[in-house]
Amino acid sequence: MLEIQELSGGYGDENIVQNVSFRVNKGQMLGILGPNGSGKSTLMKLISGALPFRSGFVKIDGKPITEFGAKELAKEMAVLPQLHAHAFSHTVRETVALGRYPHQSGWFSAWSDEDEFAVTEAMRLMNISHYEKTQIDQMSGGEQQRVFVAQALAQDAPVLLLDEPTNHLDINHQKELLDTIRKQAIDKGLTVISIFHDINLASMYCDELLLLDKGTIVRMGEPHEVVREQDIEMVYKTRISNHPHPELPKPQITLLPGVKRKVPTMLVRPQNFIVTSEFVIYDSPVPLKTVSSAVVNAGAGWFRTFMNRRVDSNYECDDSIQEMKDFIERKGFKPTDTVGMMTAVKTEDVIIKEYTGDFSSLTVAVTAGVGNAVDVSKALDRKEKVGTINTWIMVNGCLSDEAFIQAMITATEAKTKALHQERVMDPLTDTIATGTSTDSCLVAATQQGEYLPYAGPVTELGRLIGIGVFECTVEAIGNYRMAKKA
Ligand SMILES: Nc1ncnc2c1ncn2[C@@H]1O[C@H](COP(=O)(O)OP(=O)(O)OP(=O)(O)O)[C@@H](O)[C@H]1O
Repeated sequence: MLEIQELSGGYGDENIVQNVSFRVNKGQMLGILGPNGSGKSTLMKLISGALPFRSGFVKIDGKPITEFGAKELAKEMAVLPQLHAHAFSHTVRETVALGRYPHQSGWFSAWSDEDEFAVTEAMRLMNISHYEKTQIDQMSGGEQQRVFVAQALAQDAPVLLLDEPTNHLDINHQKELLDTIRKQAIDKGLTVISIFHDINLASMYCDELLLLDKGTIVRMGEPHEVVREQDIEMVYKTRISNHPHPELPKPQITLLPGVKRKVPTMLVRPQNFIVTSEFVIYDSPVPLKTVSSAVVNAGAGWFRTFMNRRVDSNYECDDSIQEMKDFIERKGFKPTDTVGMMTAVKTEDVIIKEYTGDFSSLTVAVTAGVGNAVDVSKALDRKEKVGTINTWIMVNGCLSDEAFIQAMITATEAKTKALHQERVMDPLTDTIATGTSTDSCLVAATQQGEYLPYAGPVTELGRLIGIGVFECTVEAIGNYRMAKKA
């Protein structure tokens, strides 16, 4: 275990690092974050003993580092510095072998099997074995970086201090290196402290993070406690947005540019929708922020083209997503920029209406096939049948994430009310249906104009979504029933 208590120190008379205290247990990885010049490297130098500290202490397993001899300390602590001085050109193997010096009594005189194994293993872990005879000054920056990490690993010390280990590395090598270090920390019980410039990588790989500013700790804790918009924005003096990692409970950040791209001011209007016997299309001049349960590009994203395509009621396809993407492409649109839905009802029966409020307006578009109506409160086994209500709500405004979710809820409630009024029955249960088994909903917003934080019925936006989806669904059901009769 590494324990740092009230550590202060710097260069000359100036204290760069002030009163820093923390501890890192075996098998744990601590990431140090902070802007340029915040004292990260200085803190590392104080911990490693490269720079004498003015006050406080650093202890490894309870023993102050000042009580270790230089070689003894190197057996306990391996350091990857930020800049690597290599006055003489060595081969990769020779460079990695330098990491073994604390374990030897005389230079290369007592080269043991253990030394040989450590060097070979470190080269294997860093995937540089095939370069072993290459001169280090003939390698790229990223390849050299892996050699120096291998040198630190070959040292076989229980404490590993890394100053920007992913410097110069491409994304795959960043991942490989940090996977390896993390695995080493767990398997060998290493204590790892690493400086990061990439907040997202630090959040992904570290158990705890320490945010440094002007030589003092601003915040320390698990990634969710440190990667917070307010603290990061204050310390780094830049706008960011915080969002969840898609697979891990580790917060990630996105930089928000200072210079906004010029986008033409635009409004979604019903007259810009194109309705043919094949599809309903809205092709926007600018990407709209979208949340949907579509067939193609479901989920959240920014998209320009919105397609509700008519398919035959016997439509069956093993890979309907790919088939739909091919269709979108055949029609001259980009599958990467299109949200695509399917319906078996006549697309000409779509109801598209505009609803205007003080904030601006929204457009609702609904196709409603209710041959497959379902009362969702009765959990019965069902065969999948064609019949779908596709609901689009396109808002001229700037929606919060919360508003997107509330818009979906409001729209669903309004759709269910429409089915209730129209007495659409679930044929299996003979009760009033709440929807169909394959309904899709889409909420898209221009993200221009008024900021609309909420979209529940207590807001004007929510009320317009409610009335709009209700009216359009009622009319779309009417159209569907007329078409069935005809
Ligand atoms: N050898 C030195 N002599 C005098 N001052 C130094 C020395 N090294 C660093 N400093 C100063 O100490 C402060 C902290 O530097 P340090 O290198 O610790 O920051 P850092 O957080 O690691 O920055 P970066 O992200 O740019 O690597 C800076 O103001 C720097 O100018």
